[in-house]
Amino acid sequence: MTGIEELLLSRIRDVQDYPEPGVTFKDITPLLADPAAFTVLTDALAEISVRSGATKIVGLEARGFILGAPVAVRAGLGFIPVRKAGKLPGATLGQTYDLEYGSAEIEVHAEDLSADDRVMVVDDVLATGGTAEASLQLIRRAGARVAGVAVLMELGFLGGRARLEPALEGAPLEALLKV
Ligand SMILES: O=P(O)(O)OC[C@H]1O[C@H](OP(=O)(O)OP(=O)(O)O)[C@H](O)[C@@H]1O
Ligand SMILES: Nc1ncnc2[nH]cnc12
Repeated sequence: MTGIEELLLSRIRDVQDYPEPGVTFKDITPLLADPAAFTVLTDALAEISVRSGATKIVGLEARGFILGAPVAVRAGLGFIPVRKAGKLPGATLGQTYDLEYGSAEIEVHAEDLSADDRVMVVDDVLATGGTAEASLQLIRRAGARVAGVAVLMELGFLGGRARLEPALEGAPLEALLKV
């Protein structure tokens, strides 16, 4: 394990049986509270985004906003919020999906994406892959291309990578940590 991986992993707190029995919740708030670790994380995700040739960063509500916004600024790219249904004021495209716990719908302002855009999706956790898969569907329906998906951590035992694979259509899924 690299020093960066060790630092990031050491700042993630496991919370047992949250939000429901049997789930181990990966809490990133200790990492956000540590400026050195947060900077390392932001720089790593920004480097992945720049290397991919992305023109925009999509962040997935809510933790994907916390990571995606500084990544966009660091990479010199625009930031597009993908929000839970009913939160965006303009004309939206929506997509429903299943979660590790429950189901949900996300939306985007399609007018903020164009055919010239290559979009990097940034989030904290890839679990079942449902949220990321839905975001890729939204990006393509909005007429843009997918540069990839970049997450802090992948929960390997939930099989999100395999679920996401077809929707990636060859674009990379980059996880800084695999747990
Ligand atoms: O791979 P999946 O099974 O789809 O799960 C991963 C998603 O779940 C969490 O978000 P959540 O919907 O809990 O929202 P939050 O960020 O507002 O807590 C996490 O931040 C990812 O977006
Ligand atoms: N186990 C988990 N920990 C943190 N975020 C999640 N999102 C989906 N599953 C999660």
